[in-house]
Amino acid sequence: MKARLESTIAIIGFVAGMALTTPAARASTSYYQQFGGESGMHSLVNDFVNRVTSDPRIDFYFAHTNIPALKAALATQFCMLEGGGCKFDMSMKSVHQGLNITQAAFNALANDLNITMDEHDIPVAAQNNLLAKLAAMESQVVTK
Ligand code: HEM
Repeated sequence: MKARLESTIAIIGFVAGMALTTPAARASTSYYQQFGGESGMHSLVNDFVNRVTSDPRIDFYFAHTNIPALKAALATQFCMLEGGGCKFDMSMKSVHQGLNITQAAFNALANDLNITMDEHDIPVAAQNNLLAKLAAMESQVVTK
């Protein structure tokens, strides 16, 4: 009887362990952790915005932008999108209205993000998750 109880406990322990270590379980914990949490995300956004603002394909869009404020807003938005628990509800349509953003400019910015995420060794699933969420906002940002 004792042996049977012990083996039942061992099986439950094994199954629980499996559940916690499957890729799906780890992903659902939080993509934010895969971005390195708060410090990792700030570092990523810092390098991403630096890349964007020195990219001749799109740098002119940011000529009159308050860069530290943009970095702070993006870090909060990406934290919210990746399950880090931040609150962000700014309308992307109103923020980008009148900026005449083209499809090519949108693609260039996504490309800059891709390169920066690779440089930061962000796991591919987490990268794809963020890119998919940005792609879903395309129609609110691209107006030209
Ligand atoms: C899905 C893609 C994008 C997201 C999620 C996004 C997000 C943001 C955020 C959060 C802000 C800061 C708003 C604020 O604090 O006032 C911002 C501002 C800005 N974005 Fe984007 N953006 C995207 C695409 C683009 C693209 C493709 C361009 C141009 C190439 C662009 C150009 C700008 C500019 C110039 C500002 C500053 C506007 C100002 O100073 O009033 N954005 N964006």
